[in-house]
Amino acid sequence: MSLLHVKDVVVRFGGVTAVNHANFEVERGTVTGLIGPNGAGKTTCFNVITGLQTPTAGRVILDGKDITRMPVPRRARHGMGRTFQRLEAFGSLTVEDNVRVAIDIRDGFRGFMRAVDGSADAEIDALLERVGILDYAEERADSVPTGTARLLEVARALARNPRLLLLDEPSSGLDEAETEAFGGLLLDLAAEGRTVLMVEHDMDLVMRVCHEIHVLDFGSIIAQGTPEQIRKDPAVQKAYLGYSDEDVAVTKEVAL
Ligand SMILES: Nc1ncnc2c1ncn2[C@@H]1O[C@H](COP(=O)(O)OP(=O)(O)OP(=O)(O)O)[C@@H](O)[C@H]1O
Repeated sequence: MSLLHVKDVVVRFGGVTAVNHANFEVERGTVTGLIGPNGAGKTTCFNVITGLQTPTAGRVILDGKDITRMPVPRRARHGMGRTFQRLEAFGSLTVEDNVRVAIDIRDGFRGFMRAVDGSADAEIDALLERVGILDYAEERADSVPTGTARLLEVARALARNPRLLLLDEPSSGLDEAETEAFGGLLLDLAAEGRTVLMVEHDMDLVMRVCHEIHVLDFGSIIAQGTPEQIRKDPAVQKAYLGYSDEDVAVTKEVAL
């Protein structure tokens, strides 16, 4: 059984259908991509999965349980973590204190005591090291580069020890070397049994790390499969490029 099942979800905003009977599953221990052109409905799908948006129709199933109406905090307690396209870190806190807050929230009163006696420090350092931003630990979050702030969001999400991690455009702002390292981190997370669902525009990263990809266009899933299958899919090529390899072949034939 898959960890997450988005079942026939529809989201309408007045006359706009942002998600149109979307159906897809996310397998455990994988990195799964949710891609599509701008305005395809990716973030709206994330909002439905995490509970920020109530669907007009359809259901969300997590680990066999219908969570469609479950409030956001309960979803987090059920192991769902998320980062946002727009940066959400507390700008006036240091990078390490941002992670400390996430740990405090996770641990409740015990977390408060750990903050007081300093015993959370090793965990904070380990999380920052894991995402590659330990050097920025003492900087204010609003003074670090965008890519670093994005990695900070990943560290905060990981602090809650999620089994399903939803990442909305996590690589934007990262340079080539950082993106490479980030891809390695995603694969490590999957190898340790976590499940990652990622909205991402960097197709090189998506093709390199995703085990499976779902493609949205105008709110509908138009293709699903491995990176190789998606790369060759005529519907995907048309959605992104306006034409497919098949069209090019036909055009060449006509020209000949
Ligand atoms: N709160 C809202 N009210 C009205 N329309 C909305 C709302 N949120 C999203 N939309 C519309 O729904 C459609 C899907 O938007 P969404 O942000 O989910 O797409 P996306 O695939 O995440 O786009 P992008 O890649 O540009 O972030 C768009 O036409 C958008 O304008």
